[in-house]
Amino acid sequence: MRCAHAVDWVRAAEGELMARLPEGTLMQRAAAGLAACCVELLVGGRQGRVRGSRVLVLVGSGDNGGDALYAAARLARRGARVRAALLAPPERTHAGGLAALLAAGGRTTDDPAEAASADLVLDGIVGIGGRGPLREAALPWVDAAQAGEALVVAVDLPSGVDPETGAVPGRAVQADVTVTFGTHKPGLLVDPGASHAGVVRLVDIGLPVAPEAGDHVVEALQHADVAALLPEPEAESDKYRRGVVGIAAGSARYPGAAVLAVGSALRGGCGAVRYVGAAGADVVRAHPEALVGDGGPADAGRVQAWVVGPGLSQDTDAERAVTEALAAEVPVLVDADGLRLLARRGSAPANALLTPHAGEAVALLAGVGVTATREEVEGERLRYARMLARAYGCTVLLKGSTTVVTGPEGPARVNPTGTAQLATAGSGDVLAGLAGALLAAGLAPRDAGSVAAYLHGLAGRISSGGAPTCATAITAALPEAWRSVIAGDTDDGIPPFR
Ligand SMILES: NC(=O)C1=CN([C@@H]2O[C@H](COP(=O)(O)OP(=O)(O)OC[C@H]3O[C@@H](n4cnc5c(N)ncnc54)[C@H](OP(=O)(O)O)[C@@H]3O)[C@@H](O)[C@H]2O)[C@@H](O)CC1
Ligand SMILES: [K+]
Repeated sequence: MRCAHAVDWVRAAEGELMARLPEGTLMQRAAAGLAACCVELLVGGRQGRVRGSRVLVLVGSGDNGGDALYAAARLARRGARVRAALLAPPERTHAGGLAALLAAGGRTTDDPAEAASADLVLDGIVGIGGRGPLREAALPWVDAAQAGEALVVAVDLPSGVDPETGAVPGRAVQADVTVTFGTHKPGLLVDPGASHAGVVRLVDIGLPVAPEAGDHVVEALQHADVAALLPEPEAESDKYRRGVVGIAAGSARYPGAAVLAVGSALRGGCGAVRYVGAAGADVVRAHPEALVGDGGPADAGRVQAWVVGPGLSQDTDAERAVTEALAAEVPVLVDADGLRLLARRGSAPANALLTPHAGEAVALLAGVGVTATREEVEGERLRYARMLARAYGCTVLLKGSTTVVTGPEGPARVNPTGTAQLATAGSGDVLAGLAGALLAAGLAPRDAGSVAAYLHGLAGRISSGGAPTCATAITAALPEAWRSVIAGDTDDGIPPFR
């Protein structure tokens, strides 16, 4: 599991550690890890070596600049031609770092053309002390670096990305690689910040960051975590013991949503799928395994979890389906039209899992008296997902370029397997059916939501392979995604947090 900690926690943990170590130890650990990563990139890059390669360091006013300067000094000692652009007044530039660089043969520069011709640019403008967008002084340098061929390496965080939220309020560095220290920062794991970070490398500087300690605020599952959560049939299992999921979805106008949700639920690890709604004939034609009823959830017989909402429309039958599913006293996943109806109530049972996209989140927020735009929700997903979870008193899975799953308390989970190819019609219905099956199989709402998002993302990648995909193909790829997780196939192929 990859974990991210809040900035205050990082500062406190660093403070405690620094009190026990000789002065400057942590910065030297950070700089050594950063330099090692740069060496690897330069050796693997167009120069093929460190000696003679051109390195430009962008240096801000704090310790982030200090890290960058000390790392650059190490590269200069190995023969790199290093130039440093000091963006802060001399009295606010890290004195020790600058002295080390100059002693190692580096020089300062005022010429942004250095950024255009560099092989590697180190962004030491600002780290966890950063607030707001890049400032004026940095822009010509960053513009030149991004237009040139250089690999851009962000120190701790891409400057301009909010460390806590991943918000990008204006201009920010677009990094190829981010080398972060001690622990991930939330802003590296959540879009839009995650999209600016490139590949994230973590350098251990000795902070006590074990997930078991529970000090982190954000976590991202990996294959092994998901494998440990997947339901497995036992020798004594029968279809009822494995769990039955009820699906109340689809309408005369949108029968396809029902077909898709049932299709993914059938591949989601429970024992049986019951369908109720107006699309029974379509469902049974596509999936003869489904148990189809023509009443509402209250008439359906026993299930261990409900999925209500995909393609349901918002008429009186839909309202009845939502009311009955919510009253069933089993975990209930509410999606799509179900969310619009739920917004009118302004609350949900504690064992509910709400799966809005940003637009539906806006409607849910309005239901509890909060005005926000879609862009605001997408700009600060962690904050709004948490706000919804607290207001409705249940678990929320906020879909998007980084899907976030969170309850009212505890760390938020962010999904690392997403791909833009998942933004296709019916994809949300597939996710809902899959998560519902996992709920019925006994996973808690947070686990069901995050495991479903993980498998759904992998299936999207498998079915796409870079080409456009569709909801039916994503469903068909679910078994392969599942197998790759239990086989422990490496997840290195997943660009971190994309
Ligand atoms: N703590 C530790 O033990 C360790 C820390 N380590 C490293 O230190 C980093 C944190 O260092 P830090 O605390 O000095 O803050 P840092 O991010 O360099 O910002 C400095 C100043 O920048 C300014 N500023 C704000 N926003 C801005 C913007 N958008 N654009 C431009 N400038 C902006 C603002 O000052 P202002 O100008 O607003 O007065 C702010 O005070 C951390 O990320 C890691 O790299 C590692 O070495 C391991 C040990
Ligand atoms: K930085």
